[in-house]
Amino acid sequence: MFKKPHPSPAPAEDRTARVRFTGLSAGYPGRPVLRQLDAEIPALAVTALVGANGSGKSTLLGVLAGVIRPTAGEVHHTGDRPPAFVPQRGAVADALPLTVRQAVEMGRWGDRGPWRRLTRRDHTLVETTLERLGIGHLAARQLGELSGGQRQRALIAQGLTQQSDLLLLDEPTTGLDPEAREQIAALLTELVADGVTVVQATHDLEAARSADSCLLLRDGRLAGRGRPEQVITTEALSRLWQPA
Ligand SMILES: Nc1ncnc2c1ncn2[C@@H]1O[C@H](COP(=O)(O)OP(=O)(O)OP(=O)(O)O)[C@@H](O)[C@H]1O
Repeated sequence: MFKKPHPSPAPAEDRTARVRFTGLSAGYPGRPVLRQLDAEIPALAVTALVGANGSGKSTLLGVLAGVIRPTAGEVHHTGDRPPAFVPQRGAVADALPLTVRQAVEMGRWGDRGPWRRLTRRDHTLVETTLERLGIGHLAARQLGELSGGQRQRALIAQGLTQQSDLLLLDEPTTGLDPEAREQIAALLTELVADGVTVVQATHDLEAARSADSCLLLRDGRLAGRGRPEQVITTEALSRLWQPA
């Protein structure tokens, strides 16, 4: 199912930006988190957001997804579709009485409006996506009965059926075994080859090393940006994981 990774055509930094932000600050009431970030998300690449717990990775994803409003600065998107946001697996209640197919169908709701009545094309897209992610045989199972890796694929499938050119993933490989992590990494490379820009928040250094580009966050500030081999150094990592 997973194709071999395609070689990247150009360094991520040389590609057009899918999102550019300048002077970006954001947070929660009474809790500033992101402070004055200037960076860009290269189009048609996988970008990893790397940082310790609480450094602001999910908050930045929330801003990119448009669900958290910046308190200062600018965020400029070049795409014309709203981003697809796939939350952390733990944020999706295990007890939700949803089948895998129903969960993936929810990805079409944004396009179908308040009645959420899916068309024949929507159903075809849902089935194709379930097969693409190798979970077609699990379609009738309850989401809560799946393994971590299977549930993660169902959530990614829900993101993909939104048919956005920007896919935002919060910790897609956390808690998965090495084989499942590798499959997710291969899938992300495949999506980029299909025209999708991917951003993933991650603690998984292997995932970060296999990305095209990294943004390192430390206590809400940008601590590094560039190709993984340039920015994920032992020194940078020890600084990232030191308390600010
Ligand atoms: N809804 C919220 N209300 C108030 N504070 C929040 C909220 N969500 C997150 N925070 C705080 O914002 C800071 C940054 O959190 P965020 O989730 O962005 O970090 P993170 O880098 O994604 O962490 P992790 O790796 O643990 O997921 C943390 O101090 C967190 O406690």
